[in-house]
Amino acid sequence: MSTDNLLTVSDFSVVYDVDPPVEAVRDVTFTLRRGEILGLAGESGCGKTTLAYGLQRLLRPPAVITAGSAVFHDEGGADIDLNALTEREMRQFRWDKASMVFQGAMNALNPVMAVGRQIDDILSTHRPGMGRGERRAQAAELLDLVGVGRDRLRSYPHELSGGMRQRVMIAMALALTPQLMIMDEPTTALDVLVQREILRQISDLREQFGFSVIFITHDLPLLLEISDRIAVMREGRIVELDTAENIYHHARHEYTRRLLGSFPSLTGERGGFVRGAHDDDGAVAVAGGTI
Ligand SMILES: Nc1ncnc2c1ncn2[C@@H]1O[C@H](COP(=O)(O)OP(=O)(O)OP(=O)(O)O)[C@@H](O)[C@H]1O
Repeated sequence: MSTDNLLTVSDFSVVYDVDPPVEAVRDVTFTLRRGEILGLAGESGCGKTTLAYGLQRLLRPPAVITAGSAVFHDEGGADIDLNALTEREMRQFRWDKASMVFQGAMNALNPVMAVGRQIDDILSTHRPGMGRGERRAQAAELLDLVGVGRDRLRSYPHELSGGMRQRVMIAMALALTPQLMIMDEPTTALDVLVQREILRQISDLREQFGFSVIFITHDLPLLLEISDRIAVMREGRIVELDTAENIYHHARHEYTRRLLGSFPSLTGERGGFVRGAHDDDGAVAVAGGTI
């Protein structure tokens, strides 16, 4: 076991068993490091969501995992083969070790239950030894952490904005201090300012707790900004995986260059990809400003 790696994915393949079959994820191999933010980029339909759901074993028929493995290197030292877990073990694994925040997550909150209760539910289910007072304190702490504030413990989802609701989902995903958070377009439905604030928060929380993130979005400029490394997917395969800096400055794959070129904020007036310089704090300087 390597202490530096959190997840090893090998030759992972998923097929939608329809007619004709769709090979949505093909022979995907990568390692996720402990504490890193790995961006998963690629056009709509390239298989990002299928891969994320496949790793969490959340796929339903007609999706079939046809090959490959995903091994989670637990901080306790054990290697957990995700394909070998029973449904029950997998359910426990999901909140406890690896949680997920997806695009519509904020709409998955129970409309008739105060948000504090919803956090409490996760804690009472997964941490049966925790007393009521301790759970309440923890829920308050979590709402503070994600910038919603403990005074919202008794609020119902409809009393909160979309951004606030999505932060509540992030608080829930954090509740059991997982080692991995998989985020699938977690801020796409939100306006740009709220999106930025939440991303900064995720980044801060990552610093604080040291969890790894697989961050999925088709928004490559955003990934360049927040990711340590970026995997570029195309037609079910990872065609390039490198540091955000190398993806931006020295993309090797023609498809990555084309993808970079398709974002106006990353291109010059003639539409070609303009290579920027890195400034001191590691932000990528591009034509038209720093992103
Ligand atoms: N239930 C399904 N049945 C058949 N094919 C499916 C099903 N769900 C997804 N697919 C196909 O699998 C491929 C991968 O889809 P997936 O949603 O994983 O891509 P994505 O990169 O996450 O796209 P997006 O960014 O639009 O969510 C696509 O070709 C899609 O049409």
